[in-house]
Amino acid sequence: MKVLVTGGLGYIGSHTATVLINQGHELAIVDDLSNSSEDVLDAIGRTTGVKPKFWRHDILNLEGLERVFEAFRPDGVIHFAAYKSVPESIRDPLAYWENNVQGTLCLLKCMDKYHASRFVFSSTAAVYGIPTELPVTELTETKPINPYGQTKLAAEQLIASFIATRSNMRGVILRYFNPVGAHPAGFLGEVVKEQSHNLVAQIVRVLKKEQEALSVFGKDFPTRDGTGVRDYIHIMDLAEAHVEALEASKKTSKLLVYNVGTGHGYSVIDIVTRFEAAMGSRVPLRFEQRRIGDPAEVYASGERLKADTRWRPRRSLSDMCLSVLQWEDLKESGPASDL
Ligand SMILES: NC(=O)c1ccc[n+]([C@@H]2O[C@H](COP(=O)([O-])OP(=O)(O)OC[C@H]3O[C@@H](n4cnc5c(N)ncnc54)[C@H](O)[C@@H]3O)[C@@H](O)[C@H]2O)c1
Ligand SMILES: O=c1ccn([C@@H]2O[C@H](COP(=O)(O)OP(=O)(O)O[C@H]3O[C@H](CO)[C@H](O)[C@H](O)[C@H]3O)[C@@H](O)[C@H]2O)c(=O)[nH]1
Repeated sequence: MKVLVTGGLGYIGSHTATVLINQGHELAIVDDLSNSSEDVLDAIGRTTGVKPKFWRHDILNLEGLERVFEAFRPDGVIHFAAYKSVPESIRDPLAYWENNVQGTLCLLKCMDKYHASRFVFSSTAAVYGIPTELPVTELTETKPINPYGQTKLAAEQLIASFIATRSNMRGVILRYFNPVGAHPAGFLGEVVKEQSHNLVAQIVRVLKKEQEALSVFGKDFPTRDGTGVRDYIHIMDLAEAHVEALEASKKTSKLLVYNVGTGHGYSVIDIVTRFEAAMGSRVPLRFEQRRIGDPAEVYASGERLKADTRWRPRRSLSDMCLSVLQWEDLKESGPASDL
């Protein structure tokens, strides 16, 4: 398939690009480099032996995007390009509505005009807000509690409303839980920016001695050890889910929605312990107040995706931690496993 990947130089897009290339798809990437760099294109090339076509381009610029469609004529689109920070979305909601919803609108217009018929969309567990049930299924009520989650849900609704009116279109919405890890070849991983506040980014900072201790937000949640529980999924498992989703879209109904998680919940302490074991050193902790809006526990039911496709999460939490340490040069890489 000819696949256009928006945001393909970002964290999840770049890993997915390697899987698509390895499975024989022809790829083109559109990315405005607002949260990535062209080095990632070289890294994809080094990892796969194929450097995909690339347009540096803002998807909000409809005319420019049309030129990309005109030149590449994709059969399918995987849409990663978006802003993804919850705190930033609270500070600047309009930027999030514009990029995440208007960006999706521009893309759908181009798909319509150029007859691209398969669509995979990056959504998020944030659409569930504080989940009303566990595990979270695709039928769990969607009630986002911040602008980031709201824009992602609105984009889902936009896609659903468009696809319902186009007989040839098939779409898949993937709601990711917490992606972690890096590509085993060693050239790709998450670039931890100053503004990255997620758990693994903070643990990395402590291990690099850029920060003295890890702030643990909350120790009195109603969970096994009192700390927040999440469903962490290896980035390569997540990347593979996209390729399976593209396949699934060929044979089934118009719009599919899948959670992508492992179905297991791990607490902050579980994650810290796993990093300590992999690294052989301690992560000092500082317990603090809960973050506003942080749910106690979120983990997915991934049963729907497993039932409809051959996809299975294959990597363990230890694989996730080791691959992060190798990517961050905190640990020597071993022989590339089947990751
Ligand atoms: N990382 C997570 O924890 C997570 C969890 C759930 C869902 N998601 C979703 O997955 C997708 C990818 O996330 P990621 O972690 O790879 O983020 P990322 O920031 O690493 O990648 C996004 C890429 O899109 C590009 N981009 C942003 N706006 C653009 C625009 N207007 N035009 C062209 N390019 C643009 C950025 O430069 C970046 O390379 C996002 O849609 C995000 O909402 C991420
Ligand atoms: O320094 C930190 C950072 C996080 N945590 C805790 O670690 C867990 C995971 O927090 P993250 O910030 O890594 O991830 P979230 O689950 O809060 O959010 C992630 O998943 C959401 C969907 O559920 C959205 O997609 C969001 O963009 C993405 O960052 C939470 O219990 C949080 O309280 C800490 O204790 N200390």
